[in-house]
Amino acid sequence: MQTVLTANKLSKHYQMGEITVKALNDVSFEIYEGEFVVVLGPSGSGKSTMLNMIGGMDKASEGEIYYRDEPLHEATERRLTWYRRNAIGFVFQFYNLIPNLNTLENVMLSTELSDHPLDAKTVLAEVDLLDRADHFPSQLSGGQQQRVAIARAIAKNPDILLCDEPTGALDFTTGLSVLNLLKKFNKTYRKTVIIITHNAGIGKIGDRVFYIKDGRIERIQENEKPLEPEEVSW
Ligand SMILES: Nc1ncnc2c1ncn2[C@@H]1O[C@H](COP(=O)(O)OP(=O)(O)OP(=O)(O)O)[C@@H](O)[C@H]1O
Repeated sequence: MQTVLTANKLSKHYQMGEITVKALNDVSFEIYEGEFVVVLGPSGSGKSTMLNMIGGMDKASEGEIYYRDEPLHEATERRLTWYRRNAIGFVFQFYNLIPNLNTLENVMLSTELSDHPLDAKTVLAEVDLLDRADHFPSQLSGGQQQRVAIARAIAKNPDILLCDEPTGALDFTTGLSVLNLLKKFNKTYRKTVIIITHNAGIGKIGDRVFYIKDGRIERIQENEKPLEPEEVSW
């Protein structure tokens, strides 16, 4: 299996006066092509810090992180911009759609940034929102807005879909439909999906679960038979 991300003794420290906060502390892992990984941890455990490292939004204090063979810890800002635009599709808890652009335009905005995008309308059809192409975000439900956000992330045709609490603002049933979509993307395109969450129920659908606590990976659990979203509850 090809490795898409490798972290070696990755640390992020914040100096708060006399105190050093070790937000991420000597974390090592590999994430593979086509894998569905859930990073699970309580509030303050270091999830956002890890997301920022994986997403190329912040640099480590110590250690190494590679995207394939490329050392992100040594990358120039220009190269990190390329990485964020092309390699990673981001899905956040609060959809971050542009309010004065319609559904199709929101998706096309991201395809215009990427070197090798998918067709925006094809992707909208896949998230079952082609009939809402000319609706503005305010005319869509929360679940529909999250599906647009997922379409926007997928349309860039990234290697990795990085999702921060993607169901956090949604009711249970709508959350399930979003997880189904992420599973579908993972299976159809064989792309890596990483979900960062405090929701233990979501762990059951991952190929592997990274349990993080106090800035460390406490354990990694392999699910021999990952469940379908319909089979889990929270
Ligand atoms: N910019 C910062 N300056 C100082 N300390 C920080 C900073 N960012 C995060 N921390 C600290 O690092 C630790 C990990 O924070 P992080 O935001 O990564 O946790 P989290 O698991 O994402 O939490 P939550 O689920 O509540 O968002 C916490 O103790 C936090 O207070």
